[in-house]
Amino acid sequence: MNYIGTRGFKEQRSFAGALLDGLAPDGGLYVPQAWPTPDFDLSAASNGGYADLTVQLLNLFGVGVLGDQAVKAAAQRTEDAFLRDGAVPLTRLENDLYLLELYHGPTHAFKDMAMQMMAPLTDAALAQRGEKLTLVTATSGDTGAAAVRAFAGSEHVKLIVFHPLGRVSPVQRLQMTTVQADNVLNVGVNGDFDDCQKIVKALLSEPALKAQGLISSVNSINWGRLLGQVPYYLSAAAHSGLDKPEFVVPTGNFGDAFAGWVARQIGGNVGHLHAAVNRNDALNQAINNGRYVRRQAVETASVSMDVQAPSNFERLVFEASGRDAGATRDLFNAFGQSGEVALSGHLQEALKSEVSASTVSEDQTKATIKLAYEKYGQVICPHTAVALSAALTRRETGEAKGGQIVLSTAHAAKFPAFVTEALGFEPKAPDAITNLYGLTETLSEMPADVTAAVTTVKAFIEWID
Ligand SMILES: N[C@@H](CCOP(=O)(O)O)C(=O)O
Repeated sequence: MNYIGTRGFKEQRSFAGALLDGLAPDGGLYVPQAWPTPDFDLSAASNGGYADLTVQLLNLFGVGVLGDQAVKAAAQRTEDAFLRDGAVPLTRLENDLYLLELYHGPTHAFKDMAMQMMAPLTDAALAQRGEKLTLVTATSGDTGAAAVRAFAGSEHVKLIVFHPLGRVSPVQRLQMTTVQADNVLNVGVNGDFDDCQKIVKALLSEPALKAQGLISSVNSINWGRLLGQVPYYLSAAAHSGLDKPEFVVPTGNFGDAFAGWVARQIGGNVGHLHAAVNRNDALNQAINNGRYVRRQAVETASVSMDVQAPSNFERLVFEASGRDAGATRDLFNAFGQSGEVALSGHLQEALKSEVSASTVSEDQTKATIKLAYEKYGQVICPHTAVALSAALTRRETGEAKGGQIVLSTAHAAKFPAFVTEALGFEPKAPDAITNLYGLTETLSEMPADVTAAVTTVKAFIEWID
């Protein structure tokens, strides 16, 4: 199994190559050269332990180039980090409606699931080549925290995390900035998440940094990160007992929803996919109105979804266009330059047949947090509430045809202010969150500017070396 780029990069990369590149050299995203057809029963595999399923899935996607031991260790590390009884906790809310609790990992967000796997896989890829790696990452809160936790102290990796200054929750910021590790640098950027992601993409092809060694990212632009999110769809679908459940996904950079698409594409028991977004709804506008426009992100309670240029939309466009790399390149080059593109009617229809999308307001988000507690006894975070609100609407309107699984992506205690407003009491926080308050923070600041980012990263790499 080798990897090609969505913009026509044809020099195939092995899994290790795609992992260590992050982004294809022409700015495209890596995808498998062809979608694999499992020669084993995915549902049966999913009924075993999570680690076993993950091993089979990783091998299907060519991760075996890193060696059997590395694959097994990575899968086991994810399972050990937070799964209960070998499966992701699935809570039944009512008839055929489930919450998939993906937030029981070290930083209490779903990003841990893939990040715990990424760290050992990255180590194995670097050991094979005898190299070191700089990882640059953009975050609207959860990715950065999970990455810092997974890579802090790594001997072979330097990690630089860019977050929009003042636009992540205080707990998310503390999870990043209170980890004291020489190989980690946290940078607050005067801008929004999309500025941070733009900076990261530019850094990956920056000659001054490439001259200093390998540079990659742990955002979902990296195929390895996204692949780590596929097993939980397969596992949840199998454990729910539902036939082709609909998955409703709180959506920011569209990596999670695209992981669901992959699970379905390879024959998993996955039905319809619905992307629920907050007021930053470029994805919904693109799919439903045919115009993909990058606006300045507005601040919402579901901060991790404050994304107006979702990177993985490019993978969906590539697939929906029949893997037309030329069309995908033209569209995203134009979007990169002008921040606005019109989709052809044909492409829009094709996108709609893959994924649907809807926008959820702040009032609906708050009301759904309240409803989840009063009706189901669940204290949920604002991101989960966005998805649950969309799922319930789809039930009411009859758009949802069968069972639904709503992805619950973060612990409510990561967003205490908004949840308290909704419920009238503060969500109970796990010790890992309570213990953050009062710790010393280390954080650099920077304008939303690529040149400033190059200087910052270069200085950090040289300082460590
Ligand atoms: N919601 C994310 C934004 C980055 O998404 P990723 O899946 O590409 O890492 C966050 O919390 O940082």
